Amino acid sequence: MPKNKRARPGVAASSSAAPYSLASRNTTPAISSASYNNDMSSSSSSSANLVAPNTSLGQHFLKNPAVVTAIVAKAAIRPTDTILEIGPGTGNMTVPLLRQGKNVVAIEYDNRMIREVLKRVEGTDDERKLKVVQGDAIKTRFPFFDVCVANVPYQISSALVFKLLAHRPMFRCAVMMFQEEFALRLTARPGEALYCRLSVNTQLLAKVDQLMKVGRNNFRPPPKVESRVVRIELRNPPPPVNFTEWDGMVRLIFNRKNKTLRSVLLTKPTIKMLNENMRTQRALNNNNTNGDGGTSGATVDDHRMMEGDDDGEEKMAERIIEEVVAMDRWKDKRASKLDLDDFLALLAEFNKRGVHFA
Ligand SMILES: C[S@@+](CC[C@H](N)C(=O)[O-])C[C@H]1O[C@@H](n2cnc3c(N)ncnc32)[C@H](O)[C@@H]1O
Repeated sequence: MPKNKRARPGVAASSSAAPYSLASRNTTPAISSASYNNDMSSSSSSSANLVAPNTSLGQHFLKNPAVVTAIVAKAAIRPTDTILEIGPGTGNMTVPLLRQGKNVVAIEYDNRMIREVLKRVEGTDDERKLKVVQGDAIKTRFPFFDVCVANVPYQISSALVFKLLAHRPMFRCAVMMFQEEFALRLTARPGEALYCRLSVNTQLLAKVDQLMKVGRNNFRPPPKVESRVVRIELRNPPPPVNFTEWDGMVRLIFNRKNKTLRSVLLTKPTIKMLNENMRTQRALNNNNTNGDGGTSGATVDDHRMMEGDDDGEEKMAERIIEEVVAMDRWKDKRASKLDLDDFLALLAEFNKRGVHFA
């Protein structure tokens, strides 16, 4: 954990301290694992890469200039762009980014890295174009940016993707390096082994393209796993769905993605929870009638009639859930095989009957 938060020219301190969570990790051009024995510092003029890497902070520096050039090219940066870089490290990617865009705001956790990246631009035309923010990228408020480019510490991949998906105003794209398995989860399709909650949530809110594979030996020190670079573009306009509720449903269903919807949703605790949500929604709707529209089966109105009778309410909630999961479209279906349209239709069907997941 960096302790030194003294302000320095070009450095803004932000909230820091970050125990990280989650580390998970097709036809894509590959940058091979050809062995590069020299760091970029030997071909550029910096001694930056000689700083001892702290692998607990995911410090695996890109040492192959061809990979850096390819990533920067894929970002298609315009001279007017403000670029957000997460984890600039010693600046191997920062320097080419500065040459392409109007300016770079870099968020870096480790003060040693901040010193190195600033040293690298000191006295050059790039110096005034670079602003470094010291802090944890997950806890730091992002500035306005057009394009995000990052070779991120893999421990924060998931949190970072969710943060970018929620970021407003919308940015043009994010070009990001991830652990291979994590990158593949982002684009996994129904029926594939890696298809998961992350796939569904990301694909709901963004278009993701696999750009290239990057072998372990392009880094110093080499990580244990292969990597991939992806491009993320937010869907604009965003889908008309309450994301909190969507994620509530998807999280529940993907908890046991190979079980049928019926067996996942008709457990006692789930019925209890959905029944509570129905009550809350009713209170919020100030007892307006007919939920979100009439249906022929059991409805929120029937549920309301059971008010005060806990067992009766739960039985009615169970009946409503039962009716939905017995419909042809979802009968015997499992999360692992459903696509975005199925999930959207499922949520709409529940909402229509007054069932909410948040
Ligand atoms: C994989 S290295 C990439 C360094 C450089 N971009 C490169 O490609 O050579 C990840 C960088 O992110 C920094 N880092 C780690 N956790 C961070 C966090 N939570 N917020 C911001 N930076 C972080 C590390 O100190 C390290 O410099």
